[in-house]
Amino acid sequence: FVLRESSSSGGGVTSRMSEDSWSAELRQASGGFETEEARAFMRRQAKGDASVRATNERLIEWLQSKGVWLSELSGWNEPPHSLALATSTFDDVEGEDAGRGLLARRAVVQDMELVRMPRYLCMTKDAALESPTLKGLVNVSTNEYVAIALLLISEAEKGILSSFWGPYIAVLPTTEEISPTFSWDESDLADLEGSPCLAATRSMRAKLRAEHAEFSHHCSFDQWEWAFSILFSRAIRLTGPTKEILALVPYVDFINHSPFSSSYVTLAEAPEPLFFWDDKPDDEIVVYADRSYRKFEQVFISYGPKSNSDLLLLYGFALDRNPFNSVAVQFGAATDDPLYDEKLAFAISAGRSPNETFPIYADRFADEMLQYLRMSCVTPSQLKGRHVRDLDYSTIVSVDNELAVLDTLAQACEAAIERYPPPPPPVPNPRDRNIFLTRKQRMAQRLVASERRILQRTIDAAIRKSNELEATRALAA
Ligand SMILES: C[S@@+](CC[C@H](N)C(=O)[O-])C[C@H]1O[C@@H](n2cnc3c(N)ncnc32)[C@H](O)[C@@H]1O
Repeated sequence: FVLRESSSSGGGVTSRMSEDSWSAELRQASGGFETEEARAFMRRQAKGDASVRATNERLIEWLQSKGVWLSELSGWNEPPHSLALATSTFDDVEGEDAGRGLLARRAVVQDMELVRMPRYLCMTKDAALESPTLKGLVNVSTNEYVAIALLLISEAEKGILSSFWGPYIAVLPTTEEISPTFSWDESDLADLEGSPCLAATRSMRAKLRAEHAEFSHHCSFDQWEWAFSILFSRAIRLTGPTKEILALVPYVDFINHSPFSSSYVTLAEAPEPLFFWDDKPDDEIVVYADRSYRKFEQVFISYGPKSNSDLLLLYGFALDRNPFNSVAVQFGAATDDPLYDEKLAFAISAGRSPNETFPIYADRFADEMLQYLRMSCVTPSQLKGRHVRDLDYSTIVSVDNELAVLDTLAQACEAAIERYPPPPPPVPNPRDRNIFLTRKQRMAQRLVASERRILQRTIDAAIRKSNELEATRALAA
């Protein structure tokens, strides 16, 4: 049962950012804009300032007209609102543009409520079910993503003045701005060669095409792809005490991702009315700060413990520092192993298949992977007359078995590294990367470099561990 592999894989982000109305103050706080692309972005920003500011302001006015308190002034029983919408933000490592973001308008303390939004302002499946435009197209059994995608497309078609969500839809990015890998063309995808992200991208694209076929009379593939780019990159799964809903939550969805953040979004469910003739109050979406934030600091939430591959596939960015980064490596069974049938039966009884994929992390071996490999590498002599199913694989079976496990792991990682083309020559001055490479190229290079690092670290750790085991055995002999 020799194993072979076939082979998924963000960085912390603090921010440098600008906000139209306080750009000078922020520029000073942020230490300037370092990259050429960031400078070019600022020039474009300056040109587009008036229109960008107008769309932001329309959104804020719309939210305020619906009772969402976003004013920098105190109101009746309301403190000044703590967040402000920034037109452009940058991640801290290479100054990559991260689009709009939310900043602390004033110092924020841990656990403070940052935003509170009534549910009826969100785009949800319930809203799609109530939409007269979608009658006959969306019903209770429609998938939640599909229902919201159709709602988004139909509302975008109505235009900013006619749609209830017009001011919100007007600030949503284009597919190209989000740039998830499933929207890349073949020449861009070439930069993902060797990465499991490529197979995930192709599979996602095929799924999107197949699902669009059913709705091709209602929208073009471009509209469909845009709606799903929006949903995958900003829909939030809201969990309350009794329900769970997927929603596009205006304003809250301007919060950018940091894998180090633990700010949280909750669904505060409204109590049932006391009398049946009373109106039912609306549920609310509330965001709380995970820590204190300084004035003008960007506020983050975590989109989940996502690998760079998942981030690039769904959100269009990868991070240099990402504690949740991993590379999926597949281990397969050798059919000429004398214990093949027994191992296969045991693997199936444990809910596994003969070809299993496990995430490889930079700093640890996943327990499930070790258990699977111990079982897969066990030999008749290590079984000492027992059956494959009789052994406990949660601990070391024997030194020989553990050495085989580490060797298999190292070989699988080496094979995965060989599948990447040789790394591109380094740009002489890293500041020039933004001039010579497109954003997609830079993101693909980030992804591949981060995956290679993980695989190489795993090989080094496996060799180190093998040497330790050999040394302990020699001492004991
Ligand atoms: C939920 S939206 C956040 C608001 C978004 N920046 C905007 O302008 O609408 C998610 C998108 O923001 C960007 N983003 C979020 N966090 C990021 C990060 N740490 N680095 C780079 N881009 C990020 C990506 O384009 C992602 O698809």
